[in-house]
Amino acid sequence: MATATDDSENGPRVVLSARGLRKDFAGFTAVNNVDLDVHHGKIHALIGPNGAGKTTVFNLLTKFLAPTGGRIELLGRDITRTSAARVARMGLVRSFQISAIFPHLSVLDNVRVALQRPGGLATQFWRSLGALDRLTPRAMELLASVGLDGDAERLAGDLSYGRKRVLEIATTLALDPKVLLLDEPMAGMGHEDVGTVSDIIRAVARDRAVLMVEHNLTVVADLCDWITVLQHGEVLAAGDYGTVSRDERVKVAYMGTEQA
Ligand SMILES: Nc1ncnc2c1ncn2[C@@H]1O[C@H](COP(=O)(O)OP(=O)(O)OP(=O)(O)O)[C@@H](O)[C@H]1O
Repeated sequence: MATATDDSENGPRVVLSARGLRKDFAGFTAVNNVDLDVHHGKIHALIGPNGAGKTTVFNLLTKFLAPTGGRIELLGRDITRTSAARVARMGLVRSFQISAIFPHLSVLDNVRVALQRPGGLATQFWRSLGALDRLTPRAMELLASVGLDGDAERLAGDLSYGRKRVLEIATTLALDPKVLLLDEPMAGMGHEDVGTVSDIIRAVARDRAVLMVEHNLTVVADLCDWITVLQHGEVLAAGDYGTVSRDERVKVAYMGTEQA
């Protein structure tokens, strides 16, 4: 397999890779022989019809599920049997790990709490909000980077749905992930918020890798450098949007149904 430490002369570095990934649930094979390379500085989409195996692949990569077979490497290290908490500390962060924002805390305090939890899976809560004061400058920097600095003092629960999702991304970025996994980041958003979140994801991907499950093909076409199409748990096609959208098998299996 392409090792994650290689700095290929032909392209950006692979930071997360899977080879022959497989997951059986009580005799049913949900994911079969999946190969995937996620590159630094790139946005990679995982698409496919309902039940294709996207969530299961996410759960395997983040170690929420143990693979039945195959191998996963993060930053050149075999993480096939590594715990979820450890891979999070190594820099593989999934948005929902800390995406449950605290609605009764301010926007600023949500980010300060996240900054206090390296790895995102720490079990301890904060000691006192006062002790978080030293984290304010970094928290404000993060909020500014996603355009939420003007909302810093508002209660998180009072934000619009789209802005709550943006806050979730900011709390995820507080962990300084090397690889960011986003599960349908645009789900339920209006057109205006989709544009904002797309800009944020693009900015975020400049110095890290992003892997996202996304049903909105307009977003995928606009945002993603590489697309892996899953069907029945297997990779049906992979390539840039132009390549996969011209693939007849993809049209039939995915786009034909989704865009009908
Ligand atoms: N814990 C489980 N036990 C048994 N079967 C499961 C389990 N989790 C997922 N599956 C099955 O594995 C297949 C893939 O499911 P998965 O949720 O990964 O698909 P998906 O592509 O994320 O679908 P969706 O777009 O609907 O979220 C489905 O047939 C599903 O029913």
